[in-house]
Amino acid sequence: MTFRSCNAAMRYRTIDGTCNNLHKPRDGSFKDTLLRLVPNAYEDGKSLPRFNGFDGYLLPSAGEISQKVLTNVSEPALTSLTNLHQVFGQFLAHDIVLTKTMKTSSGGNYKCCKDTGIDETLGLRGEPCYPIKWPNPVGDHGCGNFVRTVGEIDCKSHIREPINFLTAFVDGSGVYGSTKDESHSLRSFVGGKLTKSAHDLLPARGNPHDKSNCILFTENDFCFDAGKLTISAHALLPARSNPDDKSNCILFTDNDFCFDAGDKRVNEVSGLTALHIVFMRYHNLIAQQLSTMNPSLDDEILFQETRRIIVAIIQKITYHEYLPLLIGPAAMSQYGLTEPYSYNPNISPGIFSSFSAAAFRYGHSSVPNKWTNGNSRLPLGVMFQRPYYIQIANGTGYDHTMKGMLIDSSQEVDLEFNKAFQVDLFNTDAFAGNTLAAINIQRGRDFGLPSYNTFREACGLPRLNSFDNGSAQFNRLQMVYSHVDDVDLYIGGLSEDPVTDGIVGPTFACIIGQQFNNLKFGDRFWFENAQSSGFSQGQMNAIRNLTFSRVICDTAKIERIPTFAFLHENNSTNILVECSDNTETPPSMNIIRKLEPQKEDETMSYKFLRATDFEYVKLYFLYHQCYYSSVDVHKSQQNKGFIIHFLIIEDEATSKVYI
Ligand code: HEM
Ligand SMILES: [Ca+2]
Repeated sequence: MTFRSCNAAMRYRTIDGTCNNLHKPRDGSFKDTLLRLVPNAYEDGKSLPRFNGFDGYLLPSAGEISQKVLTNVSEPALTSLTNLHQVFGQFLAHDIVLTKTMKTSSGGNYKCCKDTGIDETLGLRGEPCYPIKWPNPVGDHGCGNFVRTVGEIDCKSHIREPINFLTAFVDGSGVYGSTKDESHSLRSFVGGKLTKSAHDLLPARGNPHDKSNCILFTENDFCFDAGKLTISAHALLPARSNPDDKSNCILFTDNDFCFDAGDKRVNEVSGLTALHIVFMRYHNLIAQQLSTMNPSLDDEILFQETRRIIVAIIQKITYHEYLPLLIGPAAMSQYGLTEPYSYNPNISPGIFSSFSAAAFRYGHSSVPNKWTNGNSRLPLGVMFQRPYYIQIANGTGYDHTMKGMLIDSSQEVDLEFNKAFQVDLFNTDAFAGNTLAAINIQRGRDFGLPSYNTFREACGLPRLNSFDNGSAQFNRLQMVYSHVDDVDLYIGGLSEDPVTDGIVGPTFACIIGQQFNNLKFGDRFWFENAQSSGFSQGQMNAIRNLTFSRVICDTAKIERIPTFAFLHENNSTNILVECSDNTETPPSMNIIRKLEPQKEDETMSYKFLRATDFEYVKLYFLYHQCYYSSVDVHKSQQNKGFIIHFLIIEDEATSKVYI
């Protein structure tokens, strides 16, 4: 076997995030494990979900908490943040974290509630099933299907950690994918652009297998479709390569189709889909300008240079526009997010399990129940997972969705959820006889998250010793919890009053603040790292000056927009600006003008191997100095639905193996 080392001089970040950290090349990459901010609270300290409360009684079921403590709203309130703020949060979440649930040995879905009823203790017996009990049955038998997350078991400590199926870095995974195959399936391989439908041509047929009256010459050409979604002004994302794949996507008519993007949750809600389209279109716009300016550049260089600019723009919007409104200026400064960038190779850029299963799910409480789309206000339960609402009227559904997100408001982060999440979607495939909030609580226990008070303490906040010590919302929790130390992080976090000029409470602000600190200072390719990003000071300033509003103006048919798109307009600090009123057209020219792309010697100077092979398994155990029969362990873990995977990179010079 020959493996090659990471190339320190690499000009572009790898698509799967490996080799960002040269000493720990797997850190933050596709299939890295989640990290702990505080040690786990698994029932056995290793892998079984948190199950028993402080006083030895069972914790209240997630279903009971949802039914007794949470309320639902059907009519959204007006707040200062536009709905775009929470949707960008979802887009960002889908850039940095995706965990998956376990599958049966034949790759099917577990049906945990079966015919007879509920057995909550399955999870405690190490089974993939960990169903949710509903005291006032809403679905059949008062049981909600819930399957545990795919985890990696450390062979020495035997501790289980969930696996992240995206790169943790803020690097546009939702636009470009987190593997080479995904990324290739999204590219046009012409002029550095993404997606065939984004050309100045007609879109591809929704069903790529339909070759009627059309003959293809190469693997790259495709049959046009007309009369449905028309030309580039309405360029949308490509259809899934397998038209029969309807996961997380519901079709209405013969003409609509499920979109594909770097993150497969793209069809979850039309606002999210629209943001995928924004960045796909902006990519193509910049690639076009870059190619006009540098006609000799080939597709690969045009693609990588453009990707680098788009990632920089996403990082800028995240840290300069989105995060300050989420965690407030004090937490921005407390967690170092306003500090000038300098790379710290000792920071692990992975995602915290408390961030994935609790803190960043704050967004579920801020999703409104009704969404403006043209002249209609669509209930979330109706438009959920339906790309139809983007595709209608020749793709102008996209423009209406974008405008709607500027009209509607993000909802407050509290114990109140929209009616769709609490009621309407209860028996859909996605919710499987649960509310989304109940799933989140159960997921926290599945991840072995310690209780809310442990996180308060870790964040330097006083523990709450009684239900009367916290907010009015916290007081309500005694309806279900028998001890204050039992409170789940998700519920405790939501019950807090928001920080000044932010929308989450101090505990979520702490977890989110530390997470985004790691994602900035642990990212060698951060856009302000002049050494690795290759941007000049002028380009960096141009990126810092670019607003999300400008990006939206350039990618949607929209006339007027607030200067800062995450806030409703006002007459002083956030005036409405005309999209046509820009000093330069298009303004991204500032960013690319000074770019002098060079040819990359070797973009893929590393090797990724998946260990289905005995050799790699042996190597893994050798590296970790584990002495038991590796192959048996590998097989038995697989039977339980776990996946052990390996990224093996051997430094040629030192023969050191990184896993
Ligand atoms: C219509 C809007 C949304 C829907 C339907 C939705 C639905 C879901 C579902 C079904 C899950 C998986 C739950 C599980 O099995 O554990 C999930 C996970 C998650 N959601 Fe949402 N969500 C929405 C909006 C948001 C927003 C606005 C945010 C953040 C601002 C967000 C952040 C997350 C995070 C961080 C996860 C965990 C991801 C992972 O680690 O795998 N979601 N969401
Ligand atoms: Ca990423």
